Parts: sequence; C-alpha cells; structure tokens
Amino acid sequence: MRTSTPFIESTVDALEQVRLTSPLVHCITNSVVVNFTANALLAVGAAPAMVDIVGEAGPFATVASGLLINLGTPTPEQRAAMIEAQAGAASGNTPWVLDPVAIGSLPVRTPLAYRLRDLHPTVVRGNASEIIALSGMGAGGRGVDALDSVEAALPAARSLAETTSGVVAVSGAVDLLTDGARVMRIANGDALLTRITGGGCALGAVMAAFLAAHDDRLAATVAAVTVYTVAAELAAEKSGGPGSFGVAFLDALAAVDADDIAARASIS
Ligand SMILES: Nc1ncnc2c1ncn2[C@@H]1O[C@H](COP(=O)(O)OP(=O)(O)O)[C@@H](O)[C@H]1O
Ligand SMILES: Cc1ncsc1CCOP(=O)(O)O
Ligand SMILES: [Mg+2]
Repeated sequence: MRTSTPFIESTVDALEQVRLTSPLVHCITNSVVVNFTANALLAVGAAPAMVDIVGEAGPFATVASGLLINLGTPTPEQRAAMIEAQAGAASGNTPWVLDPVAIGSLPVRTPLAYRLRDLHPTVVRGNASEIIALSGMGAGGRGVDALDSVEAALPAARSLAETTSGVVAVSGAVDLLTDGARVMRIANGDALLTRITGGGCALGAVMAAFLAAHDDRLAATVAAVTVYTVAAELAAEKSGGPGSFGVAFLDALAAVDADDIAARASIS
C-alpha cells in the first residue's frame, strides 16, 4: 500500500506535541470504559479528566484542550452534561469528538446523537454501522458492534462530513477518514482491539488529545489513528490474548516512537 509521507511527518510531529504539551482532555464517556480511557490518555501523554455532571461540564469544556462526548451509557445527568459541554466547547473554541455508540434503533441516544451532530462536532468517530446511522442512511448495528463494512460507510461518511463541516472517522480493519474532500485509509491495527472493551471508545479520547496538538483536523485525526493502531500492533506481538493485550497496549501507547511510525504506518 502507498504510504503518504506528509501524513507520517505530521503524525510524528503531533505525537511529539502531545507528549510535550500533555493536552487536558475532557471526557464524558460510558461507565464501561471510563478507566481504560483515562489510562490510554495517560499512556499516550495526555491528561484525562472525566467531568460529566451538570454545572461543571460547561465551564470545564471551555478551558479544556479537547472534549470527548461518547454516548455509550447516556444517563440523564450525562445527557444534560453533554449539551452543556458542547456549548462550553463552542464558546472556548475547544475541538470536540462525538462517538455515537450503538445508535440506530435505541430511542434515547439516537435523537441525542442527531442533535449533537447538528452542532458541528470537530470529529465524528464510530464504527461503520454507527456512521451510517448518524448520516440517516441506515438502521445501525448490533448493539455496540458494526454490521456493515467500512467501505460501505464511505457515502455516509462523506455526507456526514458535509453536514458537520468536520472530519468523520470510520473504524474497522482498515480505518477510513474523510473531511468531505479528502479520503484517507489507515491499514494498521490488530483484531485484538475488538476483543477488549473500549477499543473504539478510547480511540475517540485519543483523537481529542491529538486535535489539541495539530491545526489540520484531518492530519490530527490521521495521527491519532496511526499512533493508536501502530501501538496495537506492537502490543499484539507481545500478547497471549485479550487480557495481556490490554496491558501491553497501554505500555505500547507510552513507548511507540517515530521509528515505529516510519516502519509500520500504512496511510494512503
Ligand atoms: N479487524 C481489525 N484488524 C485490525 N484493527 C482493527 C480491526 N477492527 C477494528 N480495529 C481497530 O480497532 C479500533 C476500534 O475500532 P472498532 O472495533 O471498529 O470500534 P468500536 O469499538 O467503536 O466498534 C480501531 O483503532 C480500529 O483500527
Ligand atoms: C459494551 C458497551 N456497552 C455500552 S458502551 C460499551 C462499550 C463499547 O466500547 P467500544 O465501542 O469501544 O467497543
Ligand atoms: Mg464504539
């Protein structure tokens, strides 16, 4: 696969920036993955803060370096905090990531996801079925899992990028990213990421960290996916299964460096 050298350079720069500046990442995320997400952010060099209550989420989003809104277990308090946080992010010019976990048929989170979509997330990140559902072109997946292929989600991703004027990232064996005009594919990662919970959710948080480290939104998102999926490859080589992979993945997020990126990144 052809590898895009400018994107490798911007990926290495963004990783260095994340480690130098330790961006403060405000997370409103689901109760399944909250600890794993905080550990993934710490491992890559960012500073997590899980601020998901009304009265705090708005002001915090104003001053944070990046914000993640993840719809995985959207309690009433979290739902109100998400709306408050989005407004805070808008007033503070804070980049924000929307992860529309398991939308489609679920009757509470789906309209909330549409409402947030229309508030122009900097990045939407999801699996193929979530992206198709958020675009209005399909019914969603099987719970948190995709039923559609990544390539089948390309028209939905393009349409969604036009709606949001932002970046859309579809995860899977080959990740697909678009800003509506450009389409990038990243063929790194390991299937063990789908055998631990939070493999997708923590990626959304890492994207929020990288958005704080690079001005070009597409390049920042490419950098986050590349660092994350190359780290997964390094971890998989040292793992005997999902349990040891989860631990090795945190070690690899902390250790992955410019040489690993140059040797392994498959960006086209
Ligand atoms: N078959 C696979 N091979 C390699 N990497 C994968 C595979 N499936 C998913 N990934 C990676 O796992 C991470 C989470 O993606 P995914 O499982 O699609 O998200 P979600 O958990 O939201 O459904 C992404 O970084 C993606 O690149
Ligand atoms: C299992 C589960 N149920 C509600 S949220 C969640 C976590 C989903 O995590 P990911 O999308 O990263 O696999
Ligand atoms: Mg997910």
